[in-house]
Amino acid sequence: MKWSELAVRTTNEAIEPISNILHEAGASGVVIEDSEDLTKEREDQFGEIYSLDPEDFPAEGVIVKAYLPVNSFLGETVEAIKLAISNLVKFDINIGANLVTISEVNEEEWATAWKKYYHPVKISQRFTVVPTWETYEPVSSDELIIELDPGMAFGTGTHPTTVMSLQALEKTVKKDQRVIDVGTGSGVLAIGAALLGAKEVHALDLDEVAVRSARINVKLNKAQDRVNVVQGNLLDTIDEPGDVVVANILAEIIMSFTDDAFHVVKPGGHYITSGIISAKKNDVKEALEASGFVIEDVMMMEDWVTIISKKPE
Ligand SMILES: C[S@@+](CC[C@H](N)C(=O)[O-])C[C@H]1O[C@@H](n2cnc3c(N)ncnc32)[C@H](O)[C@@H]1O
Repeated sequence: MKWSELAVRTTNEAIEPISNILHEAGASGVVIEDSEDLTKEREDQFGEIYSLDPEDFPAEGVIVKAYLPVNSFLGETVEAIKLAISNLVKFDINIGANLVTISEVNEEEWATAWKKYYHPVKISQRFTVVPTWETYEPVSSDELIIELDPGMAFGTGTHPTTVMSLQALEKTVKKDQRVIDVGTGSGVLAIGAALLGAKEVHALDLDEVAVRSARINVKLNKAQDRVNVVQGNLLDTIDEPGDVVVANILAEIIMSFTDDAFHVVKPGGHYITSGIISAKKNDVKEALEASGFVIEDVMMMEDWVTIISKKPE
């Protein structure tokens, strides 16, 4: 996975609200560089004076840095962050220069550092996502554990769009069903469906890096007898219908193939769509209904929406 460093030049009083905004946007760790730290006198417990490198600090004010995964949502996430920071002035918070810069972080540097931030996370009633390098003991007997090495593919399991997709799978997938996962990324949803009892899961992705990563994760979770990962565009490679189809892709892409999805979902089956920024909620609902789906549930988390719809019997 690639990471992007987002740096906001601001003031001391804005550190806390900006850190909150960055955390809520899914940042894995926030770093604060304060110019005053250079001039403060400080001693550690052994009486030595700390020496700080001026290169690491802004000439004036504060820089708040956060690390965000580079994925198809990055552009929207950054825009939402910028807007939320600008809105702080409405609460009389001085945001100073408010200069926002973005740079890609050297992958090797970050490769080991980001593992520090990625730990087992309880995602829903039953699912806990555990990174491969952690040992984890289930807390209850019906807990379902998805082991993941996200590598370079989208899907550490913790993005709101993934969390809601897993919750929606939990509500819809029944034992022995056939599930289709469009845009599988790390394979997290396909593995989740298999753990819920699906007997056949077809995981599809256009990106060969995602396909490789999903295959590794499927094996890691010993689900290779039930999950088949294929490289392909949307539903082009599917010729048999599924009881549940899940697609966590951007709203524009979802709206482009609602008719194909309707064709592929069995009568009485479910279609879970995620990756929808809240401003596009009604457009996606209308597109689903126009293709014949009936909306059953609309889930919301932060600025994201997941829709569960049903194909009538
Ligand atoms: C937001 S990620 C979702 C990953 C994972 N399913 C999850 O929920 O965390 C979207 C995935 O869709 C894939 N994708 C984008 N366009 C696609 C297309 N036309 N056909 C198949 N996959 C596509 C991307 O490569 C990416 O892995």
